Amino acid sequence: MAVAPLTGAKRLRQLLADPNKLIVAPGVFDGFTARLALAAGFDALYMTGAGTSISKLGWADLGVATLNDMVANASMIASLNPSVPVMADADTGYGGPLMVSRTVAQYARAGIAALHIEDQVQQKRCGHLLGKQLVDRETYYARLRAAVKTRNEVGSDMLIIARTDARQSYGFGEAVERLQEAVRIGVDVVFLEAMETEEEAAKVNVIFKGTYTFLNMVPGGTTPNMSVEKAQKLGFRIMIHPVICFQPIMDAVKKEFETLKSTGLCSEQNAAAGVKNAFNLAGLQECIALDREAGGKAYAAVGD
Ligand SMILES: C[C@](O)(C(=O)O)[C@H](CC(=O)O)C(=O)O
Repeated sequence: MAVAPLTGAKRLRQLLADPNKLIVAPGVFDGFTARLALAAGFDALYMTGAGTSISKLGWADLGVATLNDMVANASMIASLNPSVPVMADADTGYGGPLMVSRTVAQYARAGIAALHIEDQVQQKRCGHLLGKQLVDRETYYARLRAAVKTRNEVGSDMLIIARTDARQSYGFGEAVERLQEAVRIGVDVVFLEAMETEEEAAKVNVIFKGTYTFLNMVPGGTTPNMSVEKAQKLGFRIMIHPVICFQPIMDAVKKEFETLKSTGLCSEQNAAAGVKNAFNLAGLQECIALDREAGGKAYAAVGD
């Protein structure tokens, strides 16, 4: 509920202006994970499409999520602390140039700092799964042209990130050429999805010197696991860890459910925590203070 001195997009541009800075953004997909990432003090957040698909729809990252699903989630996450930039997945842009234009306008209005548009077909999948199909170059470029034009026309500072998934089916050369044209079209950041070696990651930074480069770190995915230090050394400017919450949540919640099923009680640690930790994480005290300062009495007795 704080009043933000800068928009997320302006803040992201300010962070990128420091050539030595690598922006590390954990993947978040709901209010809970976003609050945890904000509390941990990250410079920026990344709204993952995969996580949005699983957490909001209960389905795997296969292009099931629509523009409405994505923009509603992104908008909620960006509203929690508008001065912390939220970069968001915009998949294929959800159709042709017209639909991409609508997507970009809606993300900009939602206060998103950056979005990425890719060149997979509508029946897309996580970039680290096999069998990806791509649209041809012209179809991809039309998506990007629509994105850049709309961003400029709505007067937003939001960064447009061009993502290509061409590495898997057409090779590194095709992926590079697609991104080179993307830069000519006017995108701000290049994202070569699913690079296969550290050498490729190094080359991307040489080839695209002068353009912000983006690294997607998916453990167990196609790209070798790299530390923040390594990514910085290679020259990347933005690094996302989109699925960082998945396994920890699954492990912890599964264990707790098993405890309840087998013993009839939740764990002692859970019982001792109560609900206040989670509510405080999600702004309980700020909400009480706001109400009190405005002269309200509704939450005076809630306690801390
Ligand atoms: C970055 C990504 O688009 C996402 O939705 O977070 C995914 C992550 C994943 O599913 O592993 C992607 O890389 O396609």
